[in-house]
Amino acid sequence: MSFNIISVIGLGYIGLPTAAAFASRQKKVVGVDINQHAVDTINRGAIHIVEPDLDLLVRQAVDAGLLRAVTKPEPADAFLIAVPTPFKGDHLPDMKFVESAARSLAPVLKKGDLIILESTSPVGATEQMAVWLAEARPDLSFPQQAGEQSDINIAYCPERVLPGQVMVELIKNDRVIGGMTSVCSQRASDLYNIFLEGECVTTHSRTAEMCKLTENSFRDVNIAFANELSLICDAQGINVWELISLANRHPRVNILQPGPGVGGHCIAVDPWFIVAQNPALARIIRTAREVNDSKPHWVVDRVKAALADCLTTTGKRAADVKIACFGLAFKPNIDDLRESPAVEVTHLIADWHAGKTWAVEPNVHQLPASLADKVTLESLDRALAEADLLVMLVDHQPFKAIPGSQIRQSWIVDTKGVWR
Ligand SMILES: NC(=O)c1ccc[n+]([C@@H]2O[C@H](COP(=O)([O-])OP(=O)(O)OC[C@H]3O[C@@H](n4cnc5c(N)ncnc54)[C@H](O)[C@@H]3O)[C@@H](O)[C@H]2O)c1
Ligand SMILES: CC(=O)N[C@@H]1[C@@H](OP(=O)(O)OP(=O)(O)OC[C@H]2O[C@@H](n3ccc(=O)[nH]c3=O)[C@H](O)[C@@H]2O)O[C@H](CO)[C@@H](O)[C@@H]1O
Repeated sequence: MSFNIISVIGLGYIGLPTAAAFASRQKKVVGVDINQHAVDTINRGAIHIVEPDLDLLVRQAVDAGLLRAVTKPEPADAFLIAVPTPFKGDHLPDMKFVESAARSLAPVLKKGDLIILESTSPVGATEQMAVWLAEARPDLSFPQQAGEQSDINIAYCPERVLPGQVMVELIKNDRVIGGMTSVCSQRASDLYNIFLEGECVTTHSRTAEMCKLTENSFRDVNIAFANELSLICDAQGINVWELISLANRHPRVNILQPGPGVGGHCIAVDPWFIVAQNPALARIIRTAREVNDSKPHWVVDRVKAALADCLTTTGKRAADVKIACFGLAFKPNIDDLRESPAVEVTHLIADWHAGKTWAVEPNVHQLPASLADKVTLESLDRALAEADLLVMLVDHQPFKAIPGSQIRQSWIVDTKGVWR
């Protein structure tokens, strides 16, 4: 059975590129989002998020009549769900967006339809989603009861694209296809093969759910190792950047880079889903989260020590000292400030520092509300010319390009080894 209409539910950083990728292969796509602003923007052929090359694809798809956005699900042959899966108190996964998306599409389901959950989810979420759908549509059969011969096919297919390179990785990456049955996996593979150049690798939905969580936990644990090393090296008077580059000369060692902490809405969130389901077993994964989450506070302690030294040496009052924080984004060369450790560090500094706190962030034109009343957005040149203490938080390209001769400050806290 072919896919004449494909519906993508949730048109954010994952859903909109996916919808555009299907439309770029001449498929009719109906995008669904509860955010009226997102729907209106997309229907104008524009985008409400920042991702290279996405604007052009969306404009072409809308102009060609292949992509249309709506606020309520309509009948389709395949549905992909890409709604948020944040955590709530105690780091427990919050599946309310997936539940409401599943319940909202249930009334338009018909025999033969395929449903794919793409949202990063705890193990068992796909089976739970099938239960919600079966409750809403007792007239249809689902894989749990009907096995291979079910009316509706369901699969979990996680997304692993890197923000900033989504349009390339979406097409080129291999894809894990976790069907609830082998028929579900086959249908889901057929769907992705409409645009995929990478390979579809099939498994069960529970393994696919765990695979996504494992990938991001692996990265979190490895970054935590680098962050822990940076603390140890600081105590031992060793340059951690030199140490890592030396250790990485070993053919089987590949240490990641330390920084001010781990941000974004994936690596800092997803490992908690494993911890929540396996609290006694997931000891390294939990500790890695704790190490990475504690790093911003350690950075602020370094800034406090540098300020104390600056005051003693110069005889200035704290109120007269300007601290410039370089970078706010959660990683280099993007404008995304969500869950950013650089924002957290800047926030913590501004909260205790009696003098001025400046932020230099070439990728944004406005400070987030949490910083607006205590921090000023300053130009790179002014910060370099007038600040007393520099805090390097994000290794954006323009910061790496600053010649050493332009840095006259004696007090520098460099979390990225840019001005080492
Ligand atoms: N952004 C990434 O880099 C990335 C990568 C891999 C996986 N993921 C996962 O993909 C999922 C989506 O992430 P995102 O970054 O695209 O989120 P997002 O916040 O950018 O977009 C989600 C969209 O879903 C919409 N939405 C919420 N509830 C809805 C409902 N019931 N019906 C229709 N629309 C609804 C929201 O309005 C929003 O526009 C999450 O589980 C995330 O962990 C994200
Ligand atoms: C396994 C993996 O690769 N998953 C990717 C990840 O995308 P991401 O953009 O969130 O990932 P990163 O680039 O790793 O950044 C995260 C944070 O870690 C800091 N960092 C990084 C490297 C380092 O050496 N030292 C650091 O300190 C960095 O500054 C930032 O704060 O999750 C997406 C959603 O699930 C995936 O789709 C995507 O494949």
